[in-house]
Amino acid sequence: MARVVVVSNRLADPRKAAAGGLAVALGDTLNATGGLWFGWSGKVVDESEGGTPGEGELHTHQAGNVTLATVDLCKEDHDSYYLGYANRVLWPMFHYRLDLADFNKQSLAGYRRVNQMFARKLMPLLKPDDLIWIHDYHLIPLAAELRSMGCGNRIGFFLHIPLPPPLMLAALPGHEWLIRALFAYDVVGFQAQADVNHFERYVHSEADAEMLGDGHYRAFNRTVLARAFPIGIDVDEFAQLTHGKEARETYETMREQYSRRRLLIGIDRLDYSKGLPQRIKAFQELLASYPENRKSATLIQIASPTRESVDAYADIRHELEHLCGQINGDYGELDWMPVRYIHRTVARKRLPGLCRAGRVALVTPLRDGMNLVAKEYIAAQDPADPGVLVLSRFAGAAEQLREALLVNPYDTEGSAQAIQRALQMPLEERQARHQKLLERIRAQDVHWWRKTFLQTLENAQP
Ligand SMILES: O=P(O)(O)OC[C@H]1O[C@H](O[C@H]2O[C@H](CO)[C@@H](O)[C@H](O)[C@H]2O)[C@H](O)[C@@H](O)[C@@H]1O
Ligand SMILES: O=c1ccn([C@@H]2O[C@H](COP(=O)(O)OP(=O)(O)O)[C@@H](O)[C@H]2O)c(=O)[nH]1
Repeated sequence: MARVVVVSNRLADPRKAAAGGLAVALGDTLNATGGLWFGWSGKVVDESEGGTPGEGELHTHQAGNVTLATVDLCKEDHDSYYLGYANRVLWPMFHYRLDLADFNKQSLAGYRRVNQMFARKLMPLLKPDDLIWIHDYHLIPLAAELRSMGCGNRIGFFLHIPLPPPLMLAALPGHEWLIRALFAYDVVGFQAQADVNHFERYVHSEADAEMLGDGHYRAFNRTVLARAFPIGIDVDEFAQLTHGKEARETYETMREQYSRRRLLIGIDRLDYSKGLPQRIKAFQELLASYPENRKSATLIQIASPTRESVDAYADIRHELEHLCGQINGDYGELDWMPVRYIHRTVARKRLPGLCRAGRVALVTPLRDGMNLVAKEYIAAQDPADPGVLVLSRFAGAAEQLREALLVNPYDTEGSAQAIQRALQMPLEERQARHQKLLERIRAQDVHWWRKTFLQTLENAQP
């Protein structure tokens, strides 16, 4: 295979297990092809330290066979590109939250400036046969910028978040420009078939695209292949982590503390897309409608801090903390609290232990590209005595994980009923559902995802 060049906003050293399955999986291919991983260094340079908009120092270093090339961002670029256009405009709009989108010309200008700068820095590092794989909403216009500099390589794009329906997308000022930029790619990958359907309807109605069949669309004088490539996890790696020292410690502590109680778990970034207030309300409804769970069911909710300088994230934190305080105040006893809320990132090595100890996992986003936690929970279970996954029908993962208990997170009573059903589910049914779910996450794991995408890109006509 040709050399692979991965471009993403964040990157990680693929040799470090803490980087997670995705970095390790991309690392395999990068390592095998002597590849390059390009993106933001994570460093923000203040003006007083010489930071200039549209400029950033390039750093390169070797991680085994992989070259990591990163660029610093000045504060103005970070605020307008990452906090501004990416996370105050595209993230809410693509998660169906038009009410939270805060569109302005400055953030769009910063988004374009950083994409242009990335293209300028990346272009001299490219070789003619490189396969270039660009990731996520931060970098949609990058291929168009590269093309304008004469890049003729095959370029693929994978959107990790959902694509909204056409009319919702049309509410974004400049949506035509953004979607036109997708036609600079050869292959565009989405998480779910629902996203592909939205893309097809949008390009048909707004861009007058020709449908060439088999996922090929022609518009703006270019042809693009758009298809769903649902991202998976490294099932064996996660299952292996379950037997590691930290995971075992966590598992044993949890089992000891909850031996006479039933443990429910939630593991999310504290993002408004994850449906955390709705989840707490459903849990409250469970305690109200099924009182046998009082003094027994406990929800450990990890809500790891994220994008804290964006207002909507501060607001969701207040709302969640208010609800957790309320439920604990209303139902808590001297020796039992219904919710244990943890506003910290829990080390990846510990998560499998927590997952395995959880009788029920609540994965109930209002909208989510995929949701890897749902798959990690399945991978961590003991097949002889597995827990039950309660999954939002609005997570990309729901297209694959049909044997989970699917819920509508806006329906508080329906969600409470599903949680009760999960808590009461007989062993045989738990085993049967888990076996099927495990087959599904194994069939389309992260290695399948990476290979399928890259093969499709390699076979695409440049
Ligand atoms: O980089 P951050 O701003 O700190 O955010 C973390 C990542 O969040 C998003 O994750 C998405 O990708 C997952 C894997 O494909 C998917 O399961 C999930 O549903 C998505 O929300 C974001 O898309 C990443 O770029 C961020 O790095
Ligand atoms: O405290 C935490 C919370 C989450 N995660 C990991 O972060 C990823 C979250 O991915 P997901 O697709 O569920 O959602 P995202 O946060 O990317 O929207 C998963 O691998 C989790 O195991 C973690 O390591 N520690």
